[in-house]
Amino acid sequence: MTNTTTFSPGLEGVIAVETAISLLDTELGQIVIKGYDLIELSKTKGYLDIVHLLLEGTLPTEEEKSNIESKLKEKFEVPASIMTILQALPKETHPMDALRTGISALAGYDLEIDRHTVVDNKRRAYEVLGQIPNIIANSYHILQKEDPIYPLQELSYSANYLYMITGNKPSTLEEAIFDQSLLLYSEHEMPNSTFTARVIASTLSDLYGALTGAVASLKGNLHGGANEAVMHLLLEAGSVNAFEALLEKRLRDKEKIMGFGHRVYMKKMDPRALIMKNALKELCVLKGDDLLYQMCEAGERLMEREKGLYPNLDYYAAPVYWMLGIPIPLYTPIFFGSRTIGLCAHIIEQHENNRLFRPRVHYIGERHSK
Ligand SMILES: CC(=O)SCCNC(=O)CCNC(=O)[C@H](O)C(C)(C)COP(=O)(O)OP(=O)(O)OC[C@H]1O[C@@H](n2cnc3c(N)ncnc32)[C@H](O)[C@@H]1OP(=O)(O)O
Ligand SMILES: O=C([O-])CC(=O)C(=O)O
Repeated sequence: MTNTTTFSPGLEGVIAVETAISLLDTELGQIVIKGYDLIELSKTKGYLDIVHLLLEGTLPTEEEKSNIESKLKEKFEVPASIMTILQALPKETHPMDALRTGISALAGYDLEIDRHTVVDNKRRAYEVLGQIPNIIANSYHILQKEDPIYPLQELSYSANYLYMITGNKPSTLEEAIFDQSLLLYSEHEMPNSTFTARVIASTLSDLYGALTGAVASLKGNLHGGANEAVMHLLLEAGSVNAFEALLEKRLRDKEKIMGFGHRVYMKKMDPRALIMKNALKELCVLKGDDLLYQMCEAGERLMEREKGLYPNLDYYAAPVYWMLGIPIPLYTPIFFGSRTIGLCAHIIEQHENNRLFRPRVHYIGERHSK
């Protein structure tokens, strides 16, 4: 039998699902989430507004937003045995791998794991969202042989998250910028990790399994791992001139430059990157040191000139996280933590209207029998 349908390497341009969650509208430069443009929302709304929008379908009133915050705070604590599992990991474990283990282990505490109704999945989503800052921050501290930092109920969701990572209560500006980064990372249509989660959910496997697979997907440098790689590149260079020279050398060596290019926005700037670029500028002013901003701008100009490529969100999120005092190995886990809400929305939608993913192949191997 010959398969005659079109083959698109990397599934480029292929419509994989019907969704009412989000769409990248590259013509208008919008990231449409439940009818709203995420870029516009990022100017006036916070991460918890997006959580409500994605899980409940509407932007919350102030009261609903405060209820959501209380609900997540109730879930801040993580079962002690999860921390024991994390303590048993070798110290060389990357925090993304620790996160994958932590999320996977949560499955055992869900006594209704085989129930995939919207109500069950929403309950799980809120629980995981409450727990994930604790798992991310403290798996890192545990791997570093540091004492865990326990959540502070008096802080907002985002301020507490940053506090559990750095051990310092953030300033109002730092909290706002961190919250904005969570919002920008929260949902992005059909990246590899979301596709992975939906493929797993389509077998009627559970939300934890789908999230666990998505962590593995998002870890790769072509996806979420790029934000850590960008920061290593900036630190390796250390100055504007050295950064330009480093990028030129890598391009001569036919290497890809992390933080540039995007399957959907390839010839345009990722609109989220611009928001983080502005945030970087604000942080540079606050800290009285604009070296990273100058380096990033120089890199942006060089990549446009040499390759016609533009920054994606990871390019500017990386120096922003650096300026917020976040350890580099946590950049990709934080991306995943923010994306958990988008992933949960997709898993819920998949379970609600499921059809098993099972594509075919274009076989190019030998045939030894007719
Ligand atoms: C928030 C996020 O997860 S965004 C993605 C983060 N990832 C990165 O920043 C990694 C660097 N970027 C890339 O590798 C790519 O741009 C991707 C993976 C994001 C998109 O890749 P694809 O759509 O598969 O495009 P592909 O890799 O085929 O690139 C097309 C062409 O542009 C070039 N190109 C694309 N991105 C880059 C880059 N960052 N540096 C140098 N060249 C690049 C490729 O070499 C290729 O050139 P060629 O046609 O001469 O071979
Ligand atoms: O959309 C993609 O392919 C990758 C990305 O930018 C994201 O997941 O935020």
